[in-house]
Amino acid sequence: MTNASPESGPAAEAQPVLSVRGGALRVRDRVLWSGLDLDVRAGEFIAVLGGNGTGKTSLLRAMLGERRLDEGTVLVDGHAAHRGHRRIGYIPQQKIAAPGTPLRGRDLVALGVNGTRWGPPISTRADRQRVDALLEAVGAQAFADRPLGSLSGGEQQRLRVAQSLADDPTLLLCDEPLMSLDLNHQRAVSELIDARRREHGTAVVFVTHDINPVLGMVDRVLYLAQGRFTVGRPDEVLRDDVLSRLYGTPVEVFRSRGRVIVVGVPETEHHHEVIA
Ligand SMILES: Nc1ncnc2c1ncn2[C@@H]1O[C@H](COP(=O)(O)OP(=O)(O)OP(=O)(O)O)[C@@H](O)[C@H]1O
Repeated sequence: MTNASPESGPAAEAQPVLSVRGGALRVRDRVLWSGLDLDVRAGEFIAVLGGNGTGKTSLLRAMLGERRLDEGTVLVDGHAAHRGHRRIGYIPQQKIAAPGTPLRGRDLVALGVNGTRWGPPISTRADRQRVDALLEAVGAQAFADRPLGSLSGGEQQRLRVAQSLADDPTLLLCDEPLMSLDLNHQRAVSELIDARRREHGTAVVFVTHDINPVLGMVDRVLYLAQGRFTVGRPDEVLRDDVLSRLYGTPVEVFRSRGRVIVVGVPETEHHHEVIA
């Protein structure tokens, strides 16, 4: 484990929005990661990278208070992570609504806006305007009044992004939010998330298999592999020597036309960001 980026400077003085100390998670007898220290400050954009099963979603679930760490603590806004935190926006890993789901896209976003996630929403004119603004931001007006179950995976994903931003989150947890999106919408959604953190200081933790669509936005990378991790700026982490040490085998990192390509990741890691 390494921490390539020492936390210093003025931003380091403010209380982090999210703080993990000594975090460890095990599944059966396998250590997903241990000794994890991570502070995420207002407006920071952290990408979480790693192969299938390295514990990325489990880490988000710990931040949501849905899963207990085996060791260590997770604080959100200075308090122990707990379920139902109003100021956490969450984009879950792709979940396609069942074909018969009658809820409309607009209703899904409205649930985020008026905060009544349970029970019938009472919508005001301001709420409706906010829903319209969010639908416009993700380019979803054209299908907002259709039942969710009739929408494509990418259309549903854009609505989930809109919903996650609705409640003015201080922390946005994104689990592969670009999955199923074509390139135009990958760009639109990642720019929307980036704008959110720049304009409102929302801290972003963004799980992804492919760093490239967000490479220019990311402040730091948390890279999970082989029960270990490394944290640092993309140029500090996405390097031959750092990733070879992390994987315990020679790994090469190439840069081509602004994209990063990682080659040599062990088969067992099932990586997708590798374009070889
Ligand atoms: N509730 C659970 N019970 C048992 N095993 C679990 C549970 N949740 C997760 N796991 C296991 O923990 C490991 C980490 O899962 P997790 O979903 O966090 O990985 P991930 O890095 O998000 O993977 P992917 O990239 O495939 O989404 C996996 O091997 C998974 O099967």
